Amino acid sequence: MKTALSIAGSDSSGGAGIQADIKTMSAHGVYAMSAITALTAQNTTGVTDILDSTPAFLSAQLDAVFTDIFPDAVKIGMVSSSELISVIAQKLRQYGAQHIVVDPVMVATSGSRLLQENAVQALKTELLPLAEVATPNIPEAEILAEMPISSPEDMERAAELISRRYHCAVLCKGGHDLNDANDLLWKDGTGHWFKGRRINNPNTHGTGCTLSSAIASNLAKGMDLEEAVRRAKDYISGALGAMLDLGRGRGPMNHLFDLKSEYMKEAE
Ligand SMILES: Nc1ncnc2c1ncn2[C@@H]1O[C@H](COP(=O)(O)OP(=O)(O)OP(=O)(O)O)[C@@H](O)[C@H]1O
Ligand SMILES: Cc1ncc(CO)c(N)n1
Repeated sequence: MKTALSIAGSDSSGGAGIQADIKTMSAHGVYAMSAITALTAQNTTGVTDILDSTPAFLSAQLDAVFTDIFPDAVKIGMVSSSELISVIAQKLRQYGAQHIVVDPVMVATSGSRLLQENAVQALKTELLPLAEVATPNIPEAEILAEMPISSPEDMERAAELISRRYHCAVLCKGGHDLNDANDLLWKDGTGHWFKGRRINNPNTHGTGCTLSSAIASNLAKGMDLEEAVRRAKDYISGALGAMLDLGRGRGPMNHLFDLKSEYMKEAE
């Protein structure tokens, strides 16, 4: 069985972070592991509290995973401080981790800040160069590229700039565009658009976490990056299209939209 590791924060409401990652990897038939960077007290309406892991405890989690079940791919999500970013970068280099997907999580869908302002530099210089692909949404790409984005051409310019500066492929996500859900992959000096049909579902909590975990799962299975992204977008469309409606705010997606096992029969 292929294996994947999520290095991310816990979302108590189960829609984003570690919980979304484990659901996504499991739905892809990939064995999921975790190294938790922070606990968040969170629901569909927002984040009320955050408790960071200590650098030493994050380091211990990464040692425990890498010295036993080596992951075929690694997804990195919420990491709030530069100290924790440095621990991750050092451990991934030490163990020679493969197929690293960096989701540069900065702000939750609900608007809460998840990355300290002074940690942006560490994210850029320590994590992005380790990434096979980084997956910023438009506001995150604006911060990483240090330029405003208001058109598809701007997305191309920003993705190219981030890719060139930090030596990684860049998937700039268009979920924040009100018209489309088109994402741009910039890799080896050229861009490729992945057209998405916008699904009229306000319950988009955890879309970014889910997409990056789906890409990591597909890379773990041996797909090339383009195929991994194309299939991950299909997965997001299926999970959003299932129209789950939980909670009072922006609810989570349904990761079980395509599972037809015996155990699922009475789940409704
Ligand atoms: N309403 C939608 N219909 C179809 N696809 C969508 C929709 N919203 C987002 N997506 C897709 O979901 C993926 C995640 O994009 P998005 O821009 O929402 O990420 P994000 O802002 O990082 O997510 P998060 O809300 O978890 O922080 C992208 O592939 C995007 O195109
Ligand atoms: C723990 C966590 N990671 C990432 C996000 C981004 O959606 C979130 N809301 N919570």
